Amino acid sequence: MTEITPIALSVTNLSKRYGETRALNGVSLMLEQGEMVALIGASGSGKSTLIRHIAGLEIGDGDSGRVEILGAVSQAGGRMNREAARGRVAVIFQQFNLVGRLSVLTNVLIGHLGRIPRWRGTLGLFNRHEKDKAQAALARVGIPQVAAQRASTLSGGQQQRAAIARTLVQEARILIADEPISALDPSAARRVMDVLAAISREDAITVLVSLHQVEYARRYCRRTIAMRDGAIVYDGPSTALSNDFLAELYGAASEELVLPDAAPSGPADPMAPSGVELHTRQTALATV
Ligand SMILES: Nc1ncnc2c1ncn2[C@@H]1O[C@H](COP(=O)(O)OP(=O)(O)OP(=O)(O)O)[C@@H](O)[C@H]1O
Repeated sequence: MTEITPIALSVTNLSKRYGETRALNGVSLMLEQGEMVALIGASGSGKSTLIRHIAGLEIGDGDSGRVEILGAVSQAGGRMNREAARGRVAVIFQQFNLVGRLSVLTNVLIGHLGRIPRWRGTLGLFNRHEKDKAQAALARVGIPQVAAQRASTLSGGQQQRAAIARTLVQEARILIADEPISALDPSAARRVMDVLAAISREDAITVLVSLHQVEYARRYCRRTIAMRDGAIVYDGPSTALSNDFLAELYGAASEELVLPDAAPSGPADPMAPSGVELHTRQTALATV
């Protein structure tokens, strides 16, 4: 008997225009619970726009377009239902995920907001259980030792991991990471991707991660969705993403993608901690 995996996210025929720009053009996709999927595409292809729509931050055009989060309609026909995404979808951006002047632990505790009475959150009154949970989440992402530090003192990779810890506390079921490793050096990038892969695998959290570095997509995600000019032009196994294939798919725009040095010799192993050195578009940024 075939096992049916529940659908975490469903996007149907979503379109968005900004003036003359078609940022999204009839986008449809489905993600299963616990899947980790890469979203690739040249600059301006629509990745961030799609992510903002899934997160319930923007609404699609006109009477077409539908987004469902764990079976609840988040938007349809140009109307938004913010409750569908609230608490269930978390987004991690490339930067600015944390409040720099607050401790790392407090930043992670913020994940409880929405679950506890507003007055308690406003006053920063978290109980022992909530603090233990936040500390455990920091341990889970490999940085328990930084709990008391100001968030502004963390390295870029530690900041990303703290942001992931906050989504664990939030108990989000869908985690969308918008270029979480673009600004990181290869070893920090691998650690962030390892953490994303672990929570996807162990907690059945659905992870959609936008990347420019195709090698990471192949390494960590069985499935890749590729966008071009606001449309999905490929949705399938990451192992098929050879340089030739991508060059054909993107034409001149393939220069925007950071292609691997060579085609893979075998199937990507999403569980493997990557040993390959990669070309990141931006090399290590100074830590904050
Ligand atoms: N708020 C906005 N107003 C006007 N145009 C926008 C807006 N947001 C996005 N666009 C345009 O929509 C297109 C898609 O942009 P988007 O940021 O989604 O691309 P992207 O694939 O995330 O690019 P990058 O990899 O550079 O982040 C681009 O042409 C962009 O200029």
